[in-house]
Amino acid sequence: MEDLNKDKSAHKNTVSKDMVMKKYGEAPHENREEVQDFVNLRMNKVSSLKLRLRQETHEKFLRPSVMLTGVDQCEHMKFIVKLANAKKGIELGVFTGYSALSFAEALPEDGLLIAIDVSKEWTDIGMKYWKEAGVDHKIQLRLEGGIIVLDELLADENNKNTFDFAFIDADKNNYPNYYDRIIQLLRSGGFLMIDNTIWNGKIADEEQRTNDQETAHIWQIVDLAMNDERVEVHTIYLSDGLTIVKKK
Ligand SMILES: C[S@@+](CC[C@H](N)C(=O)[O-])C[C@H]1O[C@@H](n2cnc3c(N)ncnc32)[C@H](O)[C@@H]1O
Repeated sequence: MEDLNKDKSAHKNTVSKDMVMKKYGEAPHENREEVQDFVNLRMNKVSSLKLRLRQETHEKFLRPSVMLTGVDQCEHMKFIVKLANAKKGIELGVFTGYSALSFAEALPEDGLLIAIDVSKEWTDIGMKYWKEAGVDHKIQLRLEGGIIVLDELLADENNKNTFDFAFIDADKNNYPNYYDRIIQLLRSGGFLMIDNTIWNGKIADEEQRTNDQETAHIWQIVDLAMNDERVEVHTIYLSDGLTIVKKK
């Protein structure tokens, strides 16, 4: 592991990392997959319809799809959206609609999720399940690039400072371009969830942050948030990493 104090590009702490980072007495976790299944299915309430959506997605891609957001992560985000009594959100990156369905479950009957993706083929799968779950009226699907839709929303002053939450899980190279646009759309107290901020561990590798484009762009959005006085930031090592940014 690299020296964390060497990196000048983002917020950092100068105390000894050995003292603060180690978690003592942790048991080895050889049966991690089994435990993950137990947590997902016995310690979260996930409908069989949502599991069918995952199953169909896995079958279509002929293997467990890495694009699908994790079961426990979606339940976590859904829980936060509920805790916040959120009514209006934006999702960038819908794929086959699993996370959008989770958000829609958390929204009230008159809630709205603007769900943005470029693939009709993939979102058609999601649409089928949104309808079956009876939440399709809460989801407005926009089949366009993320920047186009965000700029369109921003062009109407009435949209600024009004959204309760947003979730970014689309093209990684555009992550930094999405950041300020979303912050402008969020209300004070609203929050942005950024997916994949651990990026399979590459985020902690200086060489990857420098030379791998997607890692560099993911790091850039985290860095933007870490140095932004308008927000508070928190990252959790859940699934592939989730950074949550709350607008003050
Ligand atoms: C990781 S998947 C999203 C997974 C989804 N959140 C879920 O829970 O299953 C990323 C999605 O981003 C979409 N995407 C890629 N480039 C995009 C862009 N420029 N604008 C909007 N969506 C884009 C892809 O079509 C893909 O469906």
